[in-house]
Amino acid sequence: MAAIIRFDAVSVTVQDKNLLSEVSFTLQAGEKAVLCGASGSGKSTVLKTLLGMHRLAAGGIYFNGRPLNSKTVQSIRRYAAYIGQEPILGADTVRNALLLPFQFKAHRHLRPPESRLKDVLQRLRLPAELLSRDCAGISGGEKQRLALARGLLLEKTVYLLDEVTSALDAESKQAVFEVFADPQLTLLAVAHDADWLERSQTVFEMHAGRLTRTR
Ligand SMILES: Nc1ncnc2c1ncn2[C@@H]1O[C@H](COP(=O)(O)OP(=O)(O)OP(=O)(O)O)[C@@H](O)[C@H]1O
Repeated sequence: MAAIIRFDAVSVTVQDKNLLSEVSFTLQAGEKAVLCGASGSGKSTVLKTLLGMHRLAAGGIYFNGRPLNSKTVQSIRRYAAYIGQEPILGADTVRNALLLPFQFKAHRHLRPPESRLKDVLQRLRLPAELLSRDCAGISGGEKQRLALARGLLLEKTVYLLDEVTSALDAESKQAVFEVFADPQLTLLAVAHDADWLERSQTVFEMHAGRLTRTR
């Protein structure tokens, strides 16, 4: 099977500091991987580099076999959803936040009907009444699940999660795990807790900008 994501000896240097040193790994389509390691070891940098947010000092990143560069980075952004600890919803109400990307030509054909919005919320154990709520009053854990809902509505297939379930209660976390049971979805999740480690086929560990595969 061809790798969907491949890092080949990737190094990233910012202001003379090595953030990543010769990081190599592959992810197959549908693979679920956890990225763990101490604070400051470079986990978020791996995700950001994959999204083209850091210039490579050495090495290469390949998405579906194509090298990522300033011309091709849109291809991974088209398929990948990055969800951080405090996602920005970017609209007044939750409904408008979920529908925001569908205003743009690239996604207009995917614009979901109200019933689909409700279905996705239900999958993530979020109440339908949330749709008319003001984003300003939404909790951190709800925002993370709404960002995930938006990824699902956009039919994204690669999910880069940065400590997304750390703020969630057991039931909400279970809902997230159920979403990622889908064999079509590829996952790279920065996480530390035992639940994630138990559920993941692949575990990478970062130490001072270096990555090793421990499972
Ligand atoms: N743009 C930048 N400029 C300079 N240093 C940076 C930059 N981005 C990250 N760093 C540094 O690189 C190191 C790795 O950061 P990163 O955010 O990837 O760590 P992390 O493993 O995700 O940490 P945490 O678990 O605390 O979120 C840290 O020392 C951080 O301060």
